[in-house]
Amino acid sequence: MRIAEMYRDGGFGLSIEIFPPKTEVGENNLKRTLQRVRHFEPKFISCTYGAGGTTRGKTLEWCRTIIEECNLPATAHFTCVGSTREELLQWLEEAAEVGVQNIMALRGDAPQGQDKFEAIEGGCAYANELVELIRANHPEFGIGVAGYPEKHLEAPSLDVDLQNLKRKVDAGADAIFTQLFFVNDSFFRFRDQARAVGIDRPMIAGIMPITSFERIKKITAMCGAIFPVDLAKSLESVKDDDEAQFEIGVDHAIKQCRELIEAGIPGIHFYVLNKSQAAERILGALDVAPAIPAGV
Ligand SMILES: NC(=O)C1=CN([C@@H]2O[C@H](COP(=O)(O)OP(=O)(O)OC[C@H]3O[C@@H](n4cnc5c(N)ncnc54)[C@H](O)[C@@H]3O)[C@@H](O)[C@H]2O)C=CC1
Ligand SMILES: Nc1nc(=O)c2c([nH]1)NC[C@@H]1CN(c3ccc(C(=O)N[C@@H](CCC(=O)O)C(=O)O)cc3)CN21
Repeated sequence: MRIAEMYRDGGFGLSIEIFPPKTEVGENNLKRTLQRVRHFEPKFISCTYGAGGTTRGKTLEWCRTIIEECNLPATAHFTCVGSTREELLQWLEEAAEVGVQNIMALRGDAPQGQDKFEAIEGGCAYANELVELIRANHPEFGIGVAGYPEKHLEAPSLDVDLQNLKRKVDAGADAIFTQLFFVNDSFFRFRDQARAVGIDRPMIAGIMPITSFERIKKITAMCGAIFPVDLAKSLESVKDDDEAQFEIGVDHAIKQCRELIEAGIPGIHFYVLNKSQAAERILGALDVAPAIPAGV
């Protein structure tokens, strides 16, 4: 199923994001995680491509696993980093052969060790160009793009960033998946501002459960997400207790998701980052996905 159809019925769509692990232990963990989360019957599972500026991983191989072993639609993340248009087109051919139906079209982070993203000669400089390239050559793909409720780190203002989001929508994006955020008001405000400038695609909330304070500090620094002071304080107060941090994170995510669902948003995209425990607890409290059968 393509992204455009997934959110058409006005219901609620759950989706899940993983990244390609770098070690065999990581791969085995991810396989186990996939065998669990597939029971949540998400609309799709997506796999990142060079997330956080790392070299690109085995995105399409994991998409194949999602399709064949989970029986679910796969969405491949795809960035402009380091590829010419010709190479991008070749990769899209491969994605189609694997059976990928949807692409998350991103510019990508600057490679590690480089502080700024730079387009290569013959490549794409911004995600809107990548969306155009996909639309012109592969009209059959569904396309998701990123939105930034708290502004993209490099954008001079939220207004400018919104205009750039509009370019991606005008180029043919089907839905917007937001950067992770911890403050729902950021999402609601952004959604309203987007609508006011004519952005009419479904806006899916990107949620990352906090499982450890140290890790989330690193990730929020990379994403620029606002961290509520109260939440930081309560995590800080249990900084030597991993279990307590996990509980606080799960609790916050449940409250956040409940409010979003009650507001009638079209979907939640979970950055589960290859672990299922937090997502299981959160979804178990929300009544938007089937439970994982005993014995899995
Ligand atoms: N799940 C994932 O893999 C996610 C990755 N990201 C990362 O976030 C970063 C940004 O990616 P995208 O949002 O796809 O990039 P983008 O190209 O939409 O935006 C990147 C920056 O350039 C500006 N910009 C965009 N189009 C422009 C244009 N035509 N002219 C001038 N300025 C323009 C934007 O305001 C923004 O500051 C990447 O680092 C991406 O990998 C973000 C969210 C999720
Ligand atoms: N700017 C940006 N880039 C992204 O890639 C990205 C976002 N934002 N926002 C949402 C998600 C979060 N993503 C993430 C976040 C962390 C890891 C991660 O921790 N990965 C590995 C390797 C990290 C490394 O090599 O340093 C890990 O084992 O921890 C992966 C994807 C991908 N997405």
